[in-house]
Amino acid sequence: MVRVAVAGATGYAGGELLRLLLGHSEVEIGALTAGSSAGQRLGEVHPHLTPLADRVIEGTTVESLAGHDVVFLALPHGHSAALAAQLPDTVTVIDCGADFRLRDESDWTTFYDTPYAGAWAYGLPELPVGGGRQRDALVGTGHIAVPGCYPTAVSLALAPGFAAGLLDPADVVVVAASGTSGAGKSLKPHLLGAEVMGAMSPYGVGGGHRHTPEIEQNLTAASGADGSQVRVSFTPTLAPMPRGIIATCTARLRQGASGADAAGIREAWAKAYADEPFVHLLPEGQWPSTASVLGSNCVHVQVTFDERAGRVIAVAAVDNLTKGTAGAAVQCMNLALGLPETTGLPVAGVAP
Ligand SMILES: NC(=O)C1=CN([C@@H]2O[C@H](COP(=O)(O)OP(=O)(O)OC[C@H]3O[C@@H](n4cnc5c(N)ncnc54)[C@H](OP(=O)(O)O)[C@@H]3O)[C@@H](O)[C@H]2O)C=CC1
Ligand SMILES: CC(=O)N[C@@H](CCC(=O)OP(=O)(O)O)C(=O)O
Repeated sequence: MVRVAVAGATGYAGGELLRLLLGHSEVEIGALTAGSSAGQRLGEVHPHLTPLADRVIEGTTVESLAGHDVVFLALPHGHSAALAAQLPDTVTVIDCGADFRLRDESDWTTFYDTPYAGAWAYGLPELPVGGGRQRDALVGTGHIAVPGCYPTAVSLALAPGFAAGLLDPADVVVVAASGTSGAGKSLKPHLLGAEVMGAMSPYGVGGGHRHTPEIEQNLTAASGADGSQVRVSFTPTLAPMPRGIIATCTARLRQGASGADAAGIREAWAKAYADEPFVHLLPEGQWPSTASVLGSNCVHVQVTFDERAGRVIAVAAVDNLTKGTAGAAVQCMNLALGLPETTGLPVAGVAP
């Protein structure tokens, strides 16, 4: 059995990790750690995790985390580097935070307010890179950075078009809506209950959202060696629902690209995801909905060509806490340890 610890067990991402790990046949759940809730029973914080209700939360220290095969870090940004540096090399560390996602230090400095920690293997297995998939970089690796939830949805929506050389890297526009759990459990000014209920509102408008460079990094990687740097205009929106992201992404066709018609576009997306267990291109005419991926590790994708506007429109839906964080983290653990990639991961959602 693989012995795992979860740091940040009382948070939304930590809770979802534990829900999935409880159903994982190869895992034994070890230490559960957090910050101010140390000493409480997990059942006081996550009553839905019935089998773990009596487990006591420990403080997050190197001592409490060492001695496990795998440590999941589901802590606020900026906490991972110091902890990871002190853990023995024998521990596989999977970070749900942003600390090790960006390869470009100046992007980090521009979008985050903590010192740059470096870059780990990026945990989006399905991303097409250099003629292969990002999963190749995850097999057997000891340190993995789990993607942000918006970058997962947006990158998987658009990557096939960049991998096939169909899309203009300078003309990409994304508007995505997220459920409120994306912001974590602590109170945030834009998340006051009375304002959030019954309203949708954009935030981080004008190119300032920290997921912008992460999306650009992924789509540039998908474009391959001949592709230019992809630039994205990204606007996130808060939606009055607990979970789910729907990303509506549009891009102009690249001038002179071969296969740049409705049939060629569909073929590129179908080919990209034909063998992916968690990414489903929906039948033509059916559009993704957050409700259909609730609690599942699946991403639903659809693509079409708006001929009048000359733009490709790709839409993806994910559960921000499952494929958007915890499901991806478990998928990465499976790859890192050489277990079947799909072990312990739900492919069916919860409906209605
Ligand atoms: N929510 C989401 O959809 C996504 C989240 N993530 C990432 O996952 C990580 C966790 O996010 P999320 O679960 O939403 O956040 P939450 O705010 O819900 O949870 C944060 C967790 O970290 C613990 N914590 C806070 N401060 C400290 C500290 N100083 N020392 C030790 N533990 C501490 C909290 O413990 P306590 O209860 O004691 O305060 C809690 O367990 C973040 O890095 C986030 O970026 C990634 C993708 C999507
Ligand atoms: C609704 C909401 O506030 N969402 C978060 C993103 C959640 C996520 O994926 O983010 P991490 O990069 O923190 O892992 C945000 O916009 O910052």
